[in-house]
Amino acid sequence: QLSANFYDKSCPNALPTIRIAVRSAIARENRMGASLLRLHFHDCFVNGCDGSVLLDDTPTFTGEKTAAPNNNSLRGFDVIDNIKAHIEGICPQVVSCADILAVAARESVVALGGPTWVVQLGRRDSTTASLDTANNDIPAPTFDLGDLTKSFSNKGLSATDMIALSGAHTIGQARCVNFRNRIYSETNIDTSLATSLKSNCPNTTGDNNISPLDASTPYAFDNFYYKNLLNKKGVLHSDQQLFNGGSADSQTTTYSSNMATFFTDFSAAMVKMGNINPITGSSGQIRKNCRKVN
Ligand code: HEM
Ligand SMILES: [Ca+2]
Ligand SMILES: [Ca+2]
Repeated sequence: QLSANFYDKSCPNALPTIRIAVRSAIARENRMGASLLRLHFHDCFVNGCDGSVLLDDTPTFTGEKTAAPNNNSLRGFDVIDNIKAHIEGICPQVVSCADILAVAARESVVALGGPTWVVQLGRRDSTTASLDTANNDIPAPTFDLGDLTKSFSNKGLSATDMIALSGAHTIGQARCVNFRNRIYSETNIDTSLATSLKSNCPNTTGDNNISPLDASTPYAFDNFYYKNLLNKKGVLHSDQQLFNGGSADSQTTTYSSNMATFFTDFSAAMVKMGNINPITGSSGQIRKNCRKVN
């Protein structure tokens, strides 16, 4: 039901407005592209791509922002607010927050040198959120290959999609708490990477200290994530699962030497992820403010 030209008549400047705002946000802070891409993922995996992740908690409403994978971790909400305010100024209550997330994710990838794809549009915004689903359905960095594959298949995405989408970790940062066990206790990690990560991730403190997921090119959307995995330089336990003697090894090896194939598969998988359970028709709403139900 989604379509690429959904706003062509109702808000022709929506997409250029998002592109310009994303580019200027990344120019202000180079990490922001990664943060915006991740917001769309954490939206789509919880009740579908419906903007649920953007809703603030209130005394009478429980949102998703305090879920374990999101708390002290998701960022970029202010950038989405700014984009939404601009678009409300040109076309009031036409463009959903869920669609803004989908387009901002694409523009972030493109701005950092990655592939482009046609974003399907027409998602509407939820009036609900689910803390429990955010806690249960977003894959954890402690997962092994089987659990990673299952969490994606639960959303209609294949193992191929999972391996390609994980390439998003070619950009962005992770907190010490999410890779401490790996660098202190696991053996399938390059010794020099473990040593260098330990300097900013002590054994018992510094949970929120950050390090790049791709130490080689943290601000370029390229295939270094997979090259790193071949060298046991995955930062998260879950990352290294994609090259650990199992069924993901051959696809990871292909991507490590063939960036075009990675880009093609990543783009296709982003479209599939963006199609997870959208709200369309007259269900849901177009929020005026992405942080709250109208
Ligand atoms: C395969 C399962 C996945 C797991 C277990 C996982 C886990 C994580 C974790 C633990 C972090 C660091 C968060 C923190 O320390 O605060 C992270 C960051 C990130 N993830 Fe994933 N992720 C997965 C898949 C994805 C997918 C599918 C995407 C997007 C398509 C994605 C995009 C990102 C980005 C861009 C960052 C960096 C964000 C920033 O710097 O603000 N991840 N992920
Ligand atoms: Ca959602
Ligand atoms: Ca990179």
